[in-house]
Amino acid sequence: MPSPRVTRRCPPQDNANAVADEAAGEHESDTPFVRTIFRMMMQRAVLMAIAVGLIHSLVFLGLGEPVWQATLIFTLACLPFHSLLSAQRPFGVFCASLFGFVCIIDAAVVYFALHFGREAGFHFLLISFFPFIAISGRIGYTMKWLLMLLHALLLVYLDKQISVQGMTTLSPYLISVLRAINLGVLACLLAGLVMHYFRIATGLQYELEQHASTDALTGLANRRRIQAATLEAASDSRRHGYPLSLLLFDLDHFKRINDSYGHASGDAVLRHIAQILQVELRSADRVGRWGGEEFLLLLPHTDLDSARLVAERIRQRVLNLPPLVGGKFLTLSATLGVATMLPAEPVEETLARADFALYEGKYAGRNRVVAAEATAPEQVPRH
Ligand SMILES: Nc1nc2c(ncn2[C@@H]2O[C@H](COP(=O)(O)OP(=O)(O)OP(=O)(O)O)[C@@H](O)[C@H]2O)c(=O)[nH]1
Repeated sequence: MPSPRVTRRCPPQDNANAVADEAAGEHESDTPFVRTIFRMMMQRAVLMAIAVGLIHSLVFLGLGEPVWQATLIFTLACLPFHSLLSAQRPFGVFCASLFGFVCIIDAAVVYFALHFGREAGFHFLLISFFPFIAISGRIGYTMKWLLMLLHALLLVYLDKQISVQGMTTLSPYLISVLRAINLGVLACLLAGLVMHYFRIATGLQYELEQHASTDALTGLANRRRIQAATLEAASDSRRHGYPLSLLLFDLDHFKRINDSYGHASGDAVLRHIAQILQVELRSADRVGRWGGEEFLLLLPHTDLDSARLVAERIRQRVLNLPPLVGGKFLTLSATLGVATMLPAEPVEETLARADFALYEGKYAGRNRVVAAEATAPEQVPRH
């Protein structure tokens, strides 16, 4: 039986602290979040390498350059890495594949740079490695700088040491066309990588936020989210001048269900209740798990009389829709406290009044709806 919880509401700062704690870990460069992004980016890099390989192969074919076959071989060699660099692969497989992929790309760049000469600008494609090295989570800063230095040295070496014309018979004009293509490809690669990075990062952030604000058992909003929704609904109600009612729902004698049928059956009962609550509410209403066997419902545009009717309908549904537990139908009942926000009343006080009404319902024998008085309840000591 719930005690009158006017005195035991969680202060809103609790949530702020929890968010701050979660965020603290994200300053590290090696988090599961960073690793997932890196793996997804590597898969995109493989697709980009294949696309660039195909473009070059077609260009070489068009120019009558026999290296189009070698280009196609490099491109085909990249294909297996799309699967090998997936997020599901073990770390060892991922690292070995990453090494193999980088070697193939480096070898391809060096081969084409030597073949077509410095003016064709193939060595500039090495620049696309730098963002990947920078966003990798697993390798430390020293290793990152080392890898970037190695690629920078390779880039400078190719730019300074290889012959201007290379071994190709293409005219200087066609070589300048190749250079323009390579610079264009490099610009598109870098822009594509940045866009993809932000798309992945925002998608993952959204998933994390959803995860952090959903009750894992029932799939409803968790206490944190319904608390935030309550504040939002209260401010909307005040701004637009419509009534807002709060319903606190508490299953009766839930402990007995756990004790008699086990915790798993108790969980099934809670999921059953969550379904009933979702079905009973309109699309503008919100429901969340307030804790244990207690749920908070927000009813905008609903005055006290209408809210009482909704609560009564829910109470009867719970009574008339017994869940099947352990091979038999289990009759449940619930007590609901209802309160409508008063003009200029902080919503926390409305909640406290609904809580007190719920307490009165429990005290009066359960399985009933109690509408709150329009005055703040006295602070009643906990039992
Ligand atoms: N199965 C299950 N049980 C839970 C969960 N959360 C809380 N409980 C249990 O819910 C029970 C709540 O017990 P009480 O607060 O005494 O409430 P009650 O038995 O419903 O009694 P009244 O509310 O007074 O009718 C406790 O036994 C908790 O362990 C959960 O997620 N799953």
